[in-house]
Amino acid sequence: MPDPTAPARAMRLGVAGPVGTGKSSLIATICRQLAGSLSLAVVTNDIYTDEDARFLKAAGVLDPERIRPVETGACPHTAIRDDVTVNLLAAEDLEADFAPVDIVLIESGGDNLTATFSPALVDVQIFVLDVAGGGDVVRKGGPGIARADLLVINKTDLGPFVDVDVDRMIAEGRQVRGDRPVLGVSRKDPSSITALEQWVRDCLASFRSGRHVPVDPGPMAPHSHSDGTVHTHADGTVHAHGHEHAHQH
Ligand SMILES: Nc1nc2c(ncn2[C@@H]2O[C@H](COP(=O)(O)OP(=O)(O)OP(=O)(O)O)[C@@H](O)[C@H]2O)c(=O)[nH]1
Repeated sequence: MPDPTAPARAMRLGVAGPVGTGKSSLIATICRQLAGSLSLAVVTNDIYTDEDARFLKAAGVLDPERIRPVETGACPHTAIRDDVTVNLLAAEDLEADFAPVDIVLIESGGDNLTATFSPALVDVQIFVLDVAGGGDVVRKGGPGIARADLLVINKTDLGPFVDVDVDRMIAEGRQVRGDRPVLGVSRKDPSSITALEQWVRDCLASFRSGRHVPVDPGPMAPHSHSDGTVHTHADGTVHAHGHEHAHQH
């Protein structure tokens, strides 16, 4: 019998990280691994284009109707953190159109090291760095690196070409993150892809059981939904809701 306290809606999984670290590719990989057994949808964020959505549609990993671009028209950080309304509505629409949806993946537009998702938008977040960005970037830190649910060190296959010690980069990630997981990933390394798939499946199981506690890597910011229903968060921030849906804070 399903757990009555478990959330009724899809798990929303955010993928953030600096420009070009491989967020779209990682989402394509997750879709390729899971689309055969789970119902998935994707929201992408770009400032002025729908390029990431077009990339994912072209990758052929999901029914193109299940991939929707949001053009933020401004810093993508704003749309995933400060006023998440446009993303929340896109996620809710996909969940309604393709019900039941198991996971909605939300890709942040490429941003700097401070881009993290508001927990009002996503339940779980992955922060993506890549080896080509240099071995020092983990040490530079930031809320996503330190506190996202998963830190991916991507493109591990490139380590020898850019003189980066991948094992050391991963070890430094573990140092700054305490118990939180760090995963080295390369699309050329099948075992890393299996580990990523397993992490997503474990998260979904934890989310459905009601055990998963969303973490805010940075401070919560105010935002609104479409119909004016007001919610107050445990930390005192307030926002308004547009749709009737299960909602946890
Ligand atoms: N060698 C290698 N290249 C990769 C890997 N994953 C992605 N790439 C390449 O990295 C580049 C950037 O990948 P994207 O997935 O577009 O990165 P992104 O973070 O979505 O980029 P923005 O949306 O522009 O921020 C592309 O040329 C990919 O082919 C990998 O595992 N290994």
